[in-house]
Amino acid sequence: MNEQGEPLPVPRPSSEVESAIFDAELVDDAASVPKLTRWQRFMNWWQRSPRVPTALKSRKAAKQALLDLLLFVVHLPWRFVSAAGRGTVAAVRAWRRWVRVHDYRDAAEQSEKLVDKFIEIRELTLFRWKVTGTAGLASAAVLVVAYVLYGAPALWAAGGLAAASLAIFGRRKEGSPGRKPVLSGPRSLTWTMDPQVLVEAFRDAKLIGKDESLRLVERAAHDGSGWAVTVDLPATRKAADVIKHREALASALAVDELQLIIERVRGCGGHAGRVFLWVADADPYAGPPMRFPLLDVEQWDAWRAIPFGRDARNRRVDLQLVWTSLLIGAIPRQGKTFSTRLPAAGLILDPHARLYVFDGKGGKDWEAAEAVAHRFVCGDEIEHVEAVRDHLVELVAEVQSRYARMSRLDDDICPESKITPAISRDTDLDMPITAVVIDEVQVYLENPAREDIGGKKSTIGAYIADLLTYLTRKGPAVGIVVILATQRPDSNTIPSRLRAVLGSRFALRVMDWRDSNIVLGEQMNTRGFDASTLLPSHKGVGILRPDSETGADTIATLVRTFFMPNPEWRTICGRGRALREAAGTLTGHAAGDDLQRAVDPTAVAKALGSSSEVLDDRSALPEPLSSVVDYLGDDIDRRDFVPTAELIDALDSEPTLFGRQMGELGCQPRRARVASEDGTVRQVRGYYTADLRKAVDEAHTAQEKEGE
Ligand SMILES: Nc1ncnc2c1ncn2[C@@H]1O[C@H](COP(=O)(O)OP(=O)(O)OP(=O)(O)O)[C@@H](O)[C@H]1O
Repeated sequence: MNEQGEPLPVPRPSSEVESAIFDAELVDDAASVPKLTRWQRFMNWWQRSPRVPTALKSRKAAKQALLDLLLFVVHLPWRFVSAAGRGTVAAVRAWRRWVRVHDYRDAAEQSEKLVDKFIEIRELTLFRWKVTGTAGLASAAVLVVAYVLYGAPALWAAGGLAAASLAIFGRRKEGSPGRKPVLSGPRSLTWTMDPQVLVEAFRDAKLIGKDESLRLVERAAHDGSGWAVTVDLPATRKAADVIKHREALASALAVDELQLIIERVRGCGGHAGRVFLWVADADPYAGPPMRFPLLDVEQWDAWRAIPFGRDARNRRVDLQLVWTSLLIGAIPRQGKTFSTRLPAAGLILDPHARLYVFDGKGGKDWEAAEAVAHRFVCGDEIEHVEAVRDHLVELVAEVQSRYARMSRLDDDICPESKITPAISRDTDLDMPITAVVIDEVQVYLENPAREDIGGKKSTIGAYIADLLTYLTRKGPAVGIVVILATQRPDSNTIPSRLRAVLGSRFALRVMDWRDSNIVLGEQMNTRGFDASTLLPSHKGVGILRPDSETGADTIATLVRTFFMPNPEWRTICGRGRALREAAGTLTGHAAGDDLQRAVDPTAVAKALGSSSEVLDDRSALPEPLSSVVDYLGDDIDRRDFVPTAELIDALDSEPTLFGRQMGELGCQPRRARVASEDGTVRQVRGYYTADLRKAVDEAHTAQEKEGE
């Protein structure tokens, strides 16, 4: 209800999370595509047809052609003389080979029959000399007769004819030594008219072999603000490899790689070798910033995917937050704070959502959120870091309490010991969707102040990392959403145990591919997603890797985020406060109540995993052991054996590298018999947990020795 007591307008349903299924994409609100007039269609054809000479396509090209012609005419005498010279040399060489019966002589030499054939060769040589002499005499006679009949012009004409013939003989040929380097001319977009050009581009990019070809599923057609085509690769070639080598294909097609979108066509209309290509007419990420759609709605539902941006094809990309968590990484001034505020805005517009907002930067960017946040900290002083720690401790206790309370709920209300929309909105149950939004999280994670946690020495930063890891791992099932933004996405700042559990990732421009992989996940650069290749001018453009748990079936998408400057952000926060006041859900800091709930610190320390000795001080463990230990949690004591495939999958690691690094830490994979789900027993490679525990002990002993 709004202030006038009228019901609030129900927001329009957003598009479903968009999939990469070309045939099944659902775009409900993409900007309408203008219909092309007959003239525009003709001009499109004219511009792209390989049959229309380039010089007739634009004034600039015509001018260039005229200039080229002028240069050609100026250079012609010299080119003619040098070509005739080359022709003379080539003609003399050819005549010499012929008169000496070179090929016959070589063949006889190779078959070691030169002596037998000597007489034959000699006779042939003599004959050819005679032919040469006769031809020479005949030519001289013809010249004399022509001179007698027509005078000097006849000699000039004969000389000219001979020179022209020699020049043609001596002209440079494609592929011959001394081939002239020429610009290849405009390749871009001619493939829309001539599919052979597309095939050649695939060959040039080494995506198909020399003798292979493509099968056009659909002819190139103008789609939105670009050209689209769907092709089938030759058998055994994979669409995933084309995505991986997007840059090479973009180069072969002479377009910027940001303009080339490649997707696998999946589902029933697709297969592993079917590729959808879309080439934007112009830079798809240029143009004026895009308005955030939630500015036009009064209220939002935190359970629904939140509008985040648009992809190159102008399709809206939404972000599902419940059940997942989000890591945003970028170098400064690329739009990190702006993009973090977008999911936060969706949650602010849900009066039932609770927000913990911590800003390590301490500027004005998050100030407005103070009006709605249940807990709010802004700054990087030690008291701010301690406040963040205390609020996170409170939230860890809250997660434990939610699990306990949920286990006591009826099956009708809570069928799966997981939060449901109804539970999250029931004020009596007090389990709202709760988001922890931390901007510049590295400020808190890197704080070196020493701290005694459950009898163990650690730093406050490492403790915050543990708290966040717990919240990210255990929180989603009870409605906790963690959103972290950092300008230092290196492995020292965001410990891998925390990164491993952050489901969704968004990387704006970063310094190099390593940082990109740290945000997006290992090996993502080799799969064609590298945020260091983004342009500095493309503010707010990044690679979104959605959580596979939320049903997204793309690996990653290049997204241009919506733009929400400070005044509009303030409007959203003001609207969120009004909604909470109306619903009676304004709590904590926003309601003037900063009183911390009493929390049992030992219960929290226990929750963080101190019950398992091996988990103590795991931040000090080297990688990938630290991530393995973190992934296994208490299972390291409960299980005997963990298959390598399971670890590789869970930690998103590269198998060879993982095996080598584990080997260096003293953990060699061994074979064991494991029962699979269907009851069959298989022999698989993996690690005995006893070996893992031993490696942990050894790592700790080594560190203690180093400390001494
Ligand atoms: N989606 C967008 N579209 C257009 N411009 C944007 C977008 N997002 C951000 N910008 C521009 O980029 C600038 C930097 O954004 P922002 O403050 O979010 O960067 P940041 O990465 O948080 O920087 P810092 O690390 O210094 O805090 C903003 O001032 C804004 O003008």
